[in-house]
Amino acid sequence: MPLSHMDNTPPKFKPEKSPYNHNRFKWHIAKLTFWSFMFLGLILVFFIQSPSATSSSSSTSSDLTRRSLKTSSWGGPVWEKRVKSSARIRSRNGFSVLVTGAAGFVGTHVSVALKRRGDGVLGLDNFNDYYDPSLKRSRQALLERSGIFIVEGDINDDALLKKLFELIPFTHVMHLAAQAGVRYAMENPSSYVHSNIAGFVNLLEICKTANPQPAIVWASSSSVYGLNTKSPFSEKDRTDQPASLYAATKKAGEEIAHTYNHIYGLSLTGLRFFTVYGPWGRPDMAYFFFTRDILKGKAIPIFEAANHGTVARDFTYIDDIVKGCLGALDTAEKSTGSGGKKRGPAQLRVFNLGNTSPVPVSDLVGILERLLKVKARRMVTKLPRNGDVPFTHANISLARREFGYRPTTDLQTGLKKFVRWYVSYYGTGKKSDQ
Ligand SMILES: O=C(O)[C@H]1O[C@H](OP(=O)(O)OP(=O)(O)OC[C@H]2O[C@@H](n3ccc(=O)[nH]c3=O)[C@H](O)[C@@H]2O)[C@H](O)[C@@H](O)[C@@H]1O
Repeated sequence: MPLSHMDNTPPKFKPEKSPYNHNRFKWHIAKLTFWSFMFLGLILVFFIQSPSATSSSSSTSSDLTRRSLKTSSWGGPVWEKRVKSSARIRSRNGFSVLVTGAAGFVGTHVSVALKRRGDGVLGLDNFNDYYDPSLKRSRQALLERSGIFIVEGDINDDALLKKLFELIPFTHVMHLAAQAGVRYAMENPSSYVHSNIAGFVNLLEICKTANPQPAIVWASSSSVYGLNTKSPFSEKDRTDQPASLYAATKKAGEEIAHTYNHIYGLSLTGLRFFTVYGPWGRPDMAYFFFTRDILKGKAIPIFEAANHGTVARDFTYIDDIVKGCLGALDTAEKSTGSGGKKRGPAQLRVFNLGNTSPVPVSDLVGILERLLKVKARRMVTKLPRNGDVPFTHANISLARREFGYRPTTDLQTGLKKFVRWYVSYYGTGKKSDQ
């Protein structure tokens, strides 16, 4: 119809009944159905391909829901290749070691030392933000350069742990993942229960059913001595008076270790570390943030005990701790169980790894002042009642006898190495560094 002959009244709606229109309607329905199926199919494919869904065939639906909330991703052929390559043993009689907390301070150093001597090393770390995660990422980059892959995940993720043990028959687990720090336990108590108790139990549950069962060496803490006043601290001394929740969770770990050793034949060695310090250290520790704050000209709180008593620590240098960890791994006997059942008695040990010479915190500050060539703004404060103990002092004769542990680095020498690293990593904060 030509445009000029149209009137302005709106056309009345008439149902269209022609066969042509009927076919068009059917065609639309078919198209709609087709695209709906395509859309649903895509969602299904995406779900099946997602790492959390492929990671374990035995996962329960609640596992899937829980893990799908996680941000870390794992699984797939490329990931598996990296896992296997990192864990490959390169020396005769070498170990294959799962290092939990590999992006942590001690974890990084131990991983490098193991790899260097030809052991297969696979890291596991959840990269949490208890302290600056960028430092953990830098440590990760360091490990990558040595051929060590860190799987990103939590020790509470049982499906992930199962998968790792399916891929690699680990001979050893070096368990260093933990919520560290004595004072932070008052701020965030549940994080200590989550990592140091629930996470440890989850790891042991997986280890007990693994075939072969690995031998486990793990980080306990000097803080388990708590209010003990007998000095130096010996492994035989009482450890039933923890002064912080942190210490209580580490002590709980020692009791849990006893149970898994007793019921399942897992070989377990706990190492009581004494205030470990050194390059790539933890920014929440006093020697580390004192260095930062002295350089910034910020006042530093130096704790003193009752009646102006000295607060002292048996500061232990990281290289000595690494030697202790390797000694413990090398003398760890095999676990005796299989298929989740104990087949005979297994080794259960606890060792102090300290330096055997406590240093007052005020002396630590003096050393830092000399190394940094900056006078500290000291602010002497009463020891807060939040878990700190006045002193620690290790008796290390047991570790010396068992695996020749002999610390060789005094605080002055160790702090010199730490300060050199600190300045190269962060600069001094002076204008010339910026
Ligand atoms: O040996 C251990 O088992 C523990 O060692 C350290 O705990 P801590 O010895 O308290 O280490 P720092 O927090 O670095 O404190 C070192 C010393 O400095 C003192 N301090 C700390 C903080 C502060 O502001 N001022 C201060 O004088 C503390 O009282 C302590 O005597 C670690 O943080 C724990 O994770 C570890 O388990």
